[in-house]
Amino acid sequence: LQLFHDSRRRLPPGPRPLPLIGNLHQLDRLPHRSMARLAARHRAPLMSLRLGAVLAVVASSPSAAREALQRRNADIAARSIGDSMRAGGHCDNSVLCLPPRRRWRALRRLCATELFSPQRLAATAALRREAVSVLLRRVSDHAAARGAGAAVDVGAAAHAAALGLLARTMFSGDLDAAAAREVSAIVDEASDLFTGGETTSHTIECALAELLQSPSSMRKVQEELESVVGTKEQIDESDISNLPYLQAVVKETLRLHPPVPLPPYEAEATVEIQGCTIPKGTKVLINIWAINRCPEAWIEPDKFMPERFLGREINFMGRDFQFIPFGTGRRMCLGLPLAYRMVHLMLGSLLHRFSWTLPAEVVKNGVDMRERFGLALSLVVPLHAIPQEIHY
Ligand code: HEM
Repeated sequence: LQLFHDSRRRLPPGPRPLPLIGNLHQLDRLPHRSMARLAARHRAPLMSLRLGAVLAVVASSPSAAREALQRRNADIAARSIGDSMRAGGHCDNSVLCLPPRRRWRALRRLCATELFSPQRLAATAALRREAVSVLLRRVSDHAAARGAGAAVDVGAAAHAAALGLLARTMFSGDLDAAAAREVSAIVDEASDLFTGGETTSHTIECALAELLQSPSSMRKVQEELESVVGTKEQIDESDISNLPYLQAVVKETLRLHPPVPLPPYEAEATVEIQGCTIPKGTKVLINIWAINRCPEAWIEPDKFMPERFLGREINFMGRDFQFIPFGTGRRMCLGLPLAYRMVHLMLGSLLHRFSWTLPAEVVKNGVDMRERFGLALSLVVPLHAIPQEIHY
């Protein structure tokens, strides 16, 4: 009955759904990639899908995202949250889950002024510096203890450091072991604010993996670091603005591997987008992964080329709809000012202090650059790379 009802509405085009399961059989465990494939096959930048009984609409082009997130943002700014996430009871206090009303606005304002304002971030810069030096020491100890040629699990090392950076920024200090365990348990249950740690470590892992397969980019970024940072062991937040190539590497990594590839929204009213009807209650997915690789917007969209960002005014603020790794509109990433600092600090310092190589067996097969999402963000095959300390 539902499918019959759908056929009488002007829903966006899409693959034909089966009774009961809808289009679920056409999605694999990397749904952003399978949805991009389906959208291309059906020439549907705005595409309807049935996820079982749930109607979803996926926006996969810059223009569809612009219309949804700019023109219709007020009507689709609610989050589509699964029952599994609600079960923990954290949603009533989560900026990520709350509908766009008073409580959500109050919490966003509180975070923006008390945690992520330029003044607050400047006040906690020294604490983040300490957390980065802990990361560098750990990698250095690993290399010394295991001998030349011992590979580090880059994502795991970066994740531990990112949690340290977040804890220091938010609680002005490190977490003791018991508190860290408690926070981890809450994260697993609630996927709250601290997924900020995973998004950051995923970005570091993907950046290093891309650079290890692009020797000329690796050389350029390390030469830039040497000339700007010199003999200092790690980079400071004040160095970031003088490192345009490092910034381009981070942008290109986030273009190709956005850690939040499919932010879920829900239509709170029936709206028209690109001449199609999006009924109230529809799950609206913005396929950031597909948008950032749009062939009309980017030359050789699947290729890692940091140079494409040099001398261009494209930033993370979500004004250019072909590049929205932090989303855009009223639900845009709240942690952007902190994430920006964390990613550049950690990646820049790891590249400045160590030269990196891939283990022989990985060189032979190449790095699998597919991204896994879900409880743990990382590459499907986690990146292991061999660090060697650089002595200036
Ligand atoms: C590289 C790092 C990060 C990336 C690429 C990223 C990206 C995103 C994206 C795409 C969204 C959804 C935006 C939308 O729906 O339009 C989001 C939401 C959010 N992010 Fe981030 N994020 C990162 C790091 C962080 C960090 C470090 C924090 C906090 C410590 C954070 C806190 C949040 C919150 C609270 C939301 C929900 C906002 C809302 O629904 O109102 N993020 N992020």
